[in-house]
Amino acid sequence: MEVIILKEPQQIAKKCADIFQETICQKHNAVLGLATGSTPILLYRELVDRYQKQLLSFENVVTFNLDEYVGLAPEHPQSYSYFMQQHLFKYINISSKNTHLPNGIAQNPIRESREYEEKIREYGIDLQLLGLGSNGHIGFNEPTSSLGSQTRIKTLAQQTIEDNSRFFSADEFQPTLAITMGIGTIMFAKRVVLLAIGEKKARAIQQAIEGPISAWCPASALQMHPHTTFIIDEEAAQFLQMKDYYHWVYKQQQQLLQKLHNEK
Ligand SMILES: N[C@@H]1[C@@H](O)[C@H](O)[C@@H](COP(=O)(O)O)O[C@@H]1O
Repeated sequence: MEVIILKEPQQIAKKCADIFQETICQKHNAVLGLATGSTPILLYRELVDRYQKQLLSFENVVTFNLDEYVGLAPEHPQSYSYFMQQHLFKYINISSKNTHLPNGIAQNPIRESREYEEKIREYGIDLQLLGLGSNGHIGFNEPTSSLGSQTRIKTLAQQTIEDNSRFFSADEFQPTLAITMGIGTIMFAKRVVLLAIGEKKARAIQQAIEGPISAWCPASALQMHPHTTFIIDEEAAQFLQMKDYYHWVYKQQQQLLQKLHNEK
């Protein structure tokens, strides 16, 4: 498990974009797992920028999003499908047939969840992006979610409904159910990158990285993942007991990479 603590959200976006670029350039048909929420917005801007500078092409890229609200159609402004269009897809050369999100208005959401899971297992995700709920959730896997869970319908925790209420106006319907990849689905990805910014995430970050592996903090399951990178800011890192060590390890790695680069 790698923990990278950076000062500015912009640095976090760039560091994460480097990992995306590496994945996309290394594999012809890279499969990306994408996330929503406010945290990845700067990353998406950075990816669009790199696409416009012709450093990146999404022509052969396939994407799967983590989750979608039950009851919201793709064209609903609060749906995650709409979010992805507005923040990424409409600016890059990705084919709509290659972008996948659960259908929030599927007639049979149970079947929809099962088929979504099957498709993910068939493709295999090369790089999964995650944000973090203030209660430690990933996707919409709320505390007490099974650590082996697959894509299914979840009821949102009160904390999550409150946290996300800022995106909805007072008289607007705010869903309390979502279709989300499970924790087991996320763990199936070859590589995972989790981003967290701000003090609101500090407790959850400490639990996820240094706490016991527990369904009380779904993100703590990542301690079992063979290739996970946390990229977080100083505020989110404030309760980490091993913070100085993580800084030191990262510095050593950077120096080693620089040395290898110079020797090329
Ligand atoms: N389902 C999403 C999560 O995938 C996301 O990580 C979380 C945090 O959002 P934000 O980045 O806005 O704090 O919000 C939602 O609950």
